[in-house]
Amino acid sequence: MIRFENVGLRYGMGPEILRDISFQIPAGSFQFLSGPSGAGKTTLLRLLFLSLAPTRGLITIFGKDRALIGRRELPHIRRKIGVVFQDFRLLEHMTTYENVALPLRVRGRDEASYRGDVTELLKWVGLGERLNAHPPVLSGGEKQRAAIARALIEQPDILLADEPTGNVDPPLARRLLRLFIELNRSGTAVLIATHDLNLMDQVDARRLVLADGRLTVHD
Ligand SMILES: Nc1ncnc2c1ncn2[C@@H]1O[C@H](COP(=O)(O)OP(=O)(O)OP(=O)(O)O)[C@@H](O)[C@H]1O
Repeated sequence: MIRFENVGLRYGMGPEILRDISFQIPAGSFQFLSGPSGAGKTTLLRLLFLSLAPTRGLITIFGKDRALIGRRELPHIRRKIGVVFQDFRLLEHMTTYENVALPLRVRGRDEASYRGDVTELLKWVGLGERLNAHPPVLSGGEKQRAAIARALIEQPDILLADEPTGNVDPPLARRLLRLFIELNRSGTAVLIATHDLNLMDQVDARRLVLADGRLTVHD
């Protein structure tokens, strides 16, 4: 679904952060992305989510050359890619329910048409009792799960998660991993950026490892 061929990226006139990156996200795959802090994991996720353009190389996304995707088409393609950001990006003045429903509301959907889906998804991530809470009173793990629910509400083909277990204890990390596995079994491709070796050891999945700007693939 997404393919990188010899992709390079530099910020402004700075050094090349990513060099000759080639890999794919096949439909229905489950992969980890790891590498030391500062290696460029978040930058790679931003390329995948089309919030950055490569400075060289080719990115093909759902069969289209990324360089030929116009501004008007971007939101349509992004909708197929759910992202859980490291800092969650929840809106504090909205409840958990409203945060998760926001992408649908923005598209002009009528609340009656999605209320049941949002509630069900929040129950699935274990936040059935926290629908009306605002982010400032949620724990780190609850915010993480709200962010996961928001990333999934439009049923994306791919879920990208940046350090989803970075701020949670080991039992919750295992629970989140189970959610990702369940999601993957239902057909969604999952890519998790993480430092957490313990987490990676729990799943027999391909590992993409970034170091010194280059990516190696370990099957
Ligand atoms: N907007 C930016 N402008 C300039 N340099 C940037 C920008 N964003 C990131 N960088 C640099 O790019 C490099 C890779 O950063 P990135 O955040 O992608 O790494 P990371 O592997 O996700 O790190 P961590 O695991 O600590 O989150 C770092 O040297 C960082 O300073």
